[in-house]
Amino acid sequence: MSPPPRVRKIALLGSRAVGKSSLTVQYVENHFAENYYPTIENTFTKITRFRGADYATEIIDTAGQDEYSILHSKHAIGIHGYVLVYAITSRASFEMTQIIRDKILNFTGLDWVPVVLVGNKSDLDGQRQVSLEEGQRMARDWNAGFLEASAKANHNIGRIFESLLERIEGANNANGGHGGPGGPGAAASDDAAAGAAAAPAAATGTAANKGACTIQ
Ligand SMILES: Nc1nc2c(ncn2[C@@H]2O[C@H](COP(=O)(O)OP(=O)(O)OP(=O)(O)O)[C@@H](O)[C@H]2O)c(=O)[nH]1
Repeated sequence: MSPPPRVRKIALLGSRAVGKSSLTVQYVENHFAENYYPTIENTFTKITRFRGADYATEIIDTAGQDEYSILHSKHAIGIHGYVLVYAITSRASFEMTQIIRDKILNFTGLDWVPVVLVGNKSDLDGQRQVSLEEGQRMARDWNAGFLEASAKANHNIGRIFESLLERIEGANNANGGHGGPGGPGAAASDDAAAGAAAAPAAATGTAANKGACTIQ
């Protein structure tokens, strides 16, 4: 009998209207909508096959953040990895990803968490306010993955989640498969219920030193 899929919880965070819902819906349901409906919060689940194993990726599509938003504990505790999204057409949204990452690190008390930085709306190259190199540089500084993507053009969507799983599992392996996702007082990983290895509590050492992985 094949083992149950490992549960991996992923949160998408970023400014309003950068395309968090569109990326999620394109990944889970394979379609794109031009209409904009601000999200309160939605959770999606998709079984992702990665390196020969099935992962039940639980994807939390969060409400748009601004500098005054307080990071909700449920977006820090029990989360295995983050997709931080900006739109290449908005410098303010790019700067917001730095603020959000700082909030995650402050909240969890960790100095590294698995992150993929995503510059969405790559189809709008003519309206670009953030260069590819700036995105790459910031991801390198964070030891994070980086992609430019387009939910509209269905460009690089699967790779976002694969790249994040790679980082989550890399950190988990370096940690000997022990510990749960980060955060002070974090509950034991619900992976246990799924009968799977848990993800890292704090990937401060070798796991963090994987270098930014850029997929264009
Ligand atoms: N051109 C283009 N438009 C996009 C893309 N992704 C999203 N959009 C549009 O941008 C708008 C906002 O998209 P959403 O997916 O709702 O953005 P969000 O980040 O979830 O927004 P909040 O819920 O407010 O946080 C919508 O009108 C989308 O159709 C993209 O890759 N290219």
